[in-house]
Amino acid sequence: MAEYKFIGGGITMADERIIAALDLRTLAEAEKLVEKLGDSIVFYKVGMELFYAVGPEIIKYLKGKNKKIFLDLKLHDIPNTVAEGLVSLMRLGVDIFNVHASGGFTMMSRAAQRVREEADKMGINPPKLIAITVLTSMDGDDWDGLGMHMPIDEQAVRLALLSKDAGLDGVVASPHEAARIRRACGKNFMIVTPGVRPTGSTADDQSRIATPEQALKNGASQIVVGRPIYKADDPRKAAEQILAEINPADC
Ligand SMILES: O=C(O)c1cc(=O)[nH]c(=O)n1[C@@H]1O[C@H](COP(=O)(O)O)[C@@H](O)[C@H]1O
Repeated sequence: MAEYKFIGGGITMADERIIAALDLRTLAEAEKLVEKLGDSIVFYKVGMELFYAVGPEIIKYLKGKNKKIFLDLKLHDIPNTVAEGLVSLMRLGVDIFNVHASGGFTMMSRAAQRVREEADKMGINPPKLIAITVLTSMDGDDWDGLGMHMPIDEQAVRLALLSKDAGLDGVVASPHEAARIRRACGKNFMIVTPGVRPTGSTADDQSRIATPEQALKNGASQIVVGRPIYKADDPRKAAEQILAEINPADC
């Protein structure tokens, strides 16, 4: 999946395994960051903060720049509402979108079926539909507060298997659970892991974290990185350090 471009004697790498989160509030800030990151980042995640403020304009902008897009709105509602909501989002032309696995099997299978039907009608490949397992910010205390009896890692695997059975393409999970999910769900299942922190970065509000290299070794197909890139003094340098970390032989 890694793609390499040689520019002016130096090496710039674009690697679809890194998804940079655009957790910003305005189009201008997002554009500035995307410009700064240039061709070091090809995949962006647009979440609630930016999409609720800016709407489809951000998707149009990223598509115009030939970037890939993970639209992270984490739908969680009754089956019909989620399925039809996803159909509306498909019209934007995103590459990945998501629902909460805790919405249940019926919701997820209806959503997956509806997305495939609509993609057929539109004559496109369906966007990848993935499900949140257990949020990476949750620690043991948060978990106990929900009254859940299964350990977090077992619950994450259970939700991943449920998502797979419902016909989804993959899950969002913590790097801590990626290895078990990979073993349970097989090599073609997408495992997107946020909660990724390069060595030396602060955890912020994340709990179940790992370095980019460790997350990929654990079986993640893609990693999501937000603050360690967009809050860095030099975001491009931060992105390139992560690229170097995950492509050691090439640097
Ligand atoms: O769905 C997500 O992307 C997501 C799921 C999850 O369990 N944990 C999680 O952090 N995320 C998102 O991943 C990004 C992580 O951002 P940073 O903690 O700044 O790297 C944020 O945009 C979160 O909304």
